Amino acid sequence: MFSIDKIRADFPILNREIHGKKLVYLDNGATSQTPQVVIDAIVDYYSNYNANIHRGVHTLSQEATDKYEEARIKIQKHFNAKHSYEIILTSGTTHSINIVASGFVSLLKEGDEIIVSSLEHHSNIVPWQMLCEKTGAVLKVIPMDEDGSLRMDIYHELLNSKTKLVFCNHVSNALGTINPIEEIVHAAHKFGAYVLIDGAQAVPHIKPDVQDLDVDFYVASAHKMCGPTGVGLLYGKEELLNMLPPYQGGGEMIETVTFEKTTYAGLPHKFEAGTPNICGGIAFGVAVDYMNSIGFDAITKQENELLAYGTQELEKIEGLKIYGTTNKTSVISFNLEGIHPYDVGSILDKLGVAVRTGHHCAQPIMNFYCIPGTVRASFTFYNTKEEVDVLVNAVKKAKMMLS
Ligand SMILES: Cc1ncc(COP(=O)(O)O)c(CN[C@@H]2CONC2=O)c1O
Repeated sequence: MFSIDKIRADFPILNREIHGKKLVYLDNGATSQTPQVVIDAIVDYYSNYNANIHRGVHTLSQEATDKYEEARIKIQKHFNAKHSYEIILTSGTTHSINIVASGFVSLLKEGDEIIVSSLEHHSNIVPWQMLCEKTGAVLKVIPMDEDGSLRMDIYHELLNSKTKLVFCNHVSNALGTINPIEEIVHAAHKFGAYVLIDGAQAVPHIKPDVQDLDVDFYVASAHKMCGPTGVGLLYGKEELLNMLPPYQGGGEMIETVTFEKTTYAGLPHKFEAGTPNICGGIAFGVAVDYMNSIGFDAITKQENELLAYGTQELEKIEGLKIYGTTNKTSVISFNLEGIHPYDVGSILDKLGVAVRTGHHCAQPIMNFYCIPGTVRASFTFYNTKEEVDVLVNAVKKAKMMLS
């Protein structure tokens, strides 16, 4: 049974006051808050079994290794990967994307084509531009529409025999747009292209099934789904991860090292050089358990109610424009006519309301709308309608003060 009061009690930070006002945290798109059970897991690790993992001869190391690998299996099952070794634990989405991008440097040639969507976060644009610079591959872009959806008709036109890679986010961080991943993957596979999906903004809201999506790579960060910062995942189909060269050299990722030749470890360790974020990985597994204990159906219901109510109430404010009105998650990106988003965000902060303003590392979207940025309110399952009311009243106050 979904009890908002019980859920909010799980998050100590929600009791914070900001400038003497009760915190209304609506920047969940940037990072979600951390439930007590995840905080406790972090304290438990450093209090009771902190040790370096793999190959340890002593009990603490074995305990830490067991917990870390248990977390990997939890994450595997959550994303329905076929094998646990298809889950590479990284420092987050950006790191995961760069592992794949660097891996393709030796696999692409002059004239190959890469398709990227215009809704991407910079972390799913820049690594591919760097890849094109190194290989002579050509970047093609799927344009967007006024409602924040992708021009899928043009996507299908862009695909051809030279297309090798397609990159798209599952959900846009700036607008909340939910992209048609099945269609994107199916069409790309017809031309033999591999698809990487950036799930950073999807994982707080849905439970992606990587086998059902038939996606080749799927990346996300733990801090988007009630986990700690500094840890995330790269899912890859076994045969593709085996095809890619290691990303970093060092300990853990080797079988044998001689000055004549070094052989590399198999999956997942080939891509996990050095001491990983052991505690972060374990806490990521606890966050996965927590999100599943709430249940994604209940999460979706709560968030859709907040989205509908917030949209309804904000649209009543004259001069307020909402960007991205297509099928989306609980994100409302908006501006007040004639007022810079940064100024609105600053006033909201003074009133205890935490939102994000600016280009959201999605400058191509802002360029499409010819705006410097937006005010982004991103809701999640622990937010309430009362908090939406506080947001709306704060926006009205900001408009009055700044007009
Ligand atoms: C769609 C998307 N991809 C990649 C990233 C990068 O994730 P890491 O920083 O964990 O590597 C983000 C971060 N989201 C930004 C961060 O702040 N606000 C946002 O919308 C994102 O939203």
